[in-house]
Amino acid sequence: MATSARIFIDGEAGTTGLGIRDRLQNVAGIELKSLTGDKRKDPEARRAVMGDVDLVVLCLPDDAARESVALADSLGARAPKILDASTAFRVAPDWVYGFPEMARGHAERIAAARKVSNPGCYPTGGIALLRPLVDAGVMPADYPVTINAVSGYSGGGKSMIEAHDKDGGPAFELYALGLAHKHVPELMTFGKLTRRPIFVPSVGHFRQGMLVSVPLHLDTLPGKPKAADLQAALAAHFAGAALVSVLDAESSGKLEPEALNNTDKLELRVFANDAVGQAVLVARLDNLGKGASGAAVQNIRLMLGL
Ligand SMILES: NC(=O)C1=CN([C@@H]2O[C@H](COP(=O)(O)OP(=O)(O)OC[C@H]3O[C@@H](n4cnc5c(N)ncnc54)[C@H](OP(=O)(O)O)[C@@H]3O)[C@@H](O)[C@H]2O)C=CC1
Ligand SMILES: CC(=O)N[C@@H](CCC(=O)OP(=O)(O)O)C(=O)O
Repeated sequence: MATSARIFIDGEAGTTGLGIRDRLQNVAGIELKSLTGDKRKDPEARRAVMGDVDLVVLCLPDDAARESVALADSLGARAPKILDASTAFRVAPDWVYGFPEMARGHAERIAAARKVSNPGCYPTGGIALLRPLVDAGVMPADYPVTINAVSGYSGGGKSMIEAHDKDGGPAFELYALGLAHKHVPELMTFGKLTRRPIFVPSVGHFRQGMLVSVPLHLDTLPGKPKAADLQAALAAHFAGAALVSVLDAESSGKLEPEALNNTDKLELRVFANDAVGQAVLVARLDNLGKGASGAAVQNIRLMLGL
């Protein structure tokens, strides 16, 4: 590898691409290659840049990401490493998926991979809440999980941002009520769930920030755990993680989605009423931070040994 690691962000002008570019300005040892104007979407120009970099980051719609991967693969021995922010390869068998704190040893798996799929924003919260409980045996893999979530409108990329900035957009809206959101496969695969969860996302008229929540009837879990048991399993899983915190639930019983905006942090809490045997697990993150560009930069650093 050259003195500076060379990176090309395909889709640099989009929401996630810009966020990655901004963050990489502060990382030493990187040289960014760019395409401008008409060349930005020209396959031959993109292939030529890919042949000249160590890593390509894809911040594109799924079809364009598939096209880019084919372009990179066609370079054979000169093919760069790839980090894909799209949904196209989230559960593909020859890709490593995820965020470094997802499982023990996962940072090393990301560092060693040629092709890494960055997680979706909602799955980052959902997997962080569920996988530690399944791994610890607190929640059976076939537990009937429901995941509710609300995102800021930047989660929908440039078109949704434009719609909200221009027309106001709906104040709040449930969506994916056909129960086939594109994030369900990765939530199942990497949340270690064998039963398909019910996933109910929503979007509010605020730019960025996200809450992902999972309601639980504690008496239906093996051994009827208390809230403290769930919190202990989460805390053990994320012990020592700089960007993931397991925190006590606010005594107000309230949580708003924007508090981590412009950070790459993820916060996890267990709200509960042990007297009635009920709990709600909640993840808070910036959909553009730990949910997208921040997670991508963590993975880029690992993949390039920076
Ligand atoms: N926004 C978010 O919170 C998250 C997004 N993601 C994923 O990241 C990816 C990018 O999303 P996001 O940044 O929000 O999307 P945007 O719509 O904001 O940006 C997409 C960019 O891709 C460019 N583009 C589209 N087609 C091509 C092509 N054929 N060749 C080159 N460039 C192309 C667009 O160009 P133009 O500027 O001309 O439109 C645009 O700049 C998506 O797959 C999304 O699902 C993942 C996690 C969170
Ligand atoms: C509010 C909104 O529309 N959010 C997007 C998810 C954003 C995200 O996580 O990106 P990926 O598509 O790359 O997974 C959605 O639900 O499709």
